[in-house]
Amino acid sequence: MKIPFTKMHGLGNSYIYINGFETTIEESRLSELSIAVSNPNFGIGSDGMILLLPSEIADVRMRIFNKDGSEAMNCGNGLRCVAKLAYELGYVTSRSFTIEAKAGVVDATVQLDEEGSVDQVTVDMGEPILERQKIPMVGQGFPEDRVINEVFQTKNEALRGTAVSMGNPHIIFFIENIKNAPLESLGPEVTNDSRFPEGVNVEFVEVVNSNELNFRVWERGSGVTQACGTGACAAGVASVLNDFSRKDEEITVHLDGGDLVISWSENGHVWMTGPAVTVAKGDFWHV
Ligand SMILES: N[C@@H](CCC[C@H](N)C(=O)O)C(=O)O
Repeated sequence: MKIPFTKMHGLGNSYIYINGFETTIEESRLSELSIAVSNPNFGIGSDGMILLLPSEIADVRMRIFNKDGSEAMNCGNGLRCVAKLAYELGYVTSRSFTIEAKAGVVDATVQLDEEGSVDQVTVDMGEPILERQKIPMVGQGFPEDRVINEVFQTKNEALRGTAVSMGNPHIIFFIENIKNAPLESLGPEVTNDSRFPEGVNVEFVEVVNSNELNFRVWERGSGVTQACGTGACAAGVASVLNDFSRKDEEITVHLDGGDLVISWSENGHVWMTGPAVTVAKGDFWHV
């Protein structure tokens, strides 16, 4: 089967985008297709696969599959790239429009460069979910409690974590120096920890000052990636919850692949602004 694709990235977090307005793939084959396209040796190479689809409740719809074939509820870098793709392919004509993800409907606004291509996208990511049971995370205390700077015992050390869901779960550990982020050792351990019944995206964050954070991530289902949009939003929220940053102020999050600007407004919504880039277009042959 020949599948037309576009490879795109948001700060190096790359996905293979399939235009579901024109190409239909059987539901039962989506997971294996994500594993196949993501493989850098036998496939194209990416952190997963994203579908751009028609929606009944928004202007367009996004579905995101991780590298291991698992489907996720949300993807910040994916939302910006889907916005670029939908606008440039003409499925939306206004510069502001809505995108449905499994986590809900968000508003996206594209900014154009001199040639009329989308280069930056701002997304109103909605309100973060902070109640322990909705992260979901198992632990002491009441299910509706927030998990802020809570002791998190790993095999070898006691960390302190803050849990935030942006439609998908994140645990943020603030550390002194981002260069020492124990991604390879603790990423797999924490993402598979039984306290997270649905797994978790694991983030290490160094506070540079109240408006700047250094950030590294181990993504559930994909491992170390260059950037995670929902993770950067969760880090901004966690920084406010821990009194390192303030609401309504812009926080620049420095990720391995570049910068995202995040702010958590007084009205509860989290805003994310950053780039969306097209890398290549082609056909993937899948048996
Ligand atoms: N890279 C993404 C998040 C992708 C999904 C995540 N790995 C999960 O399983 O929740 C982003 O930019 O937000």
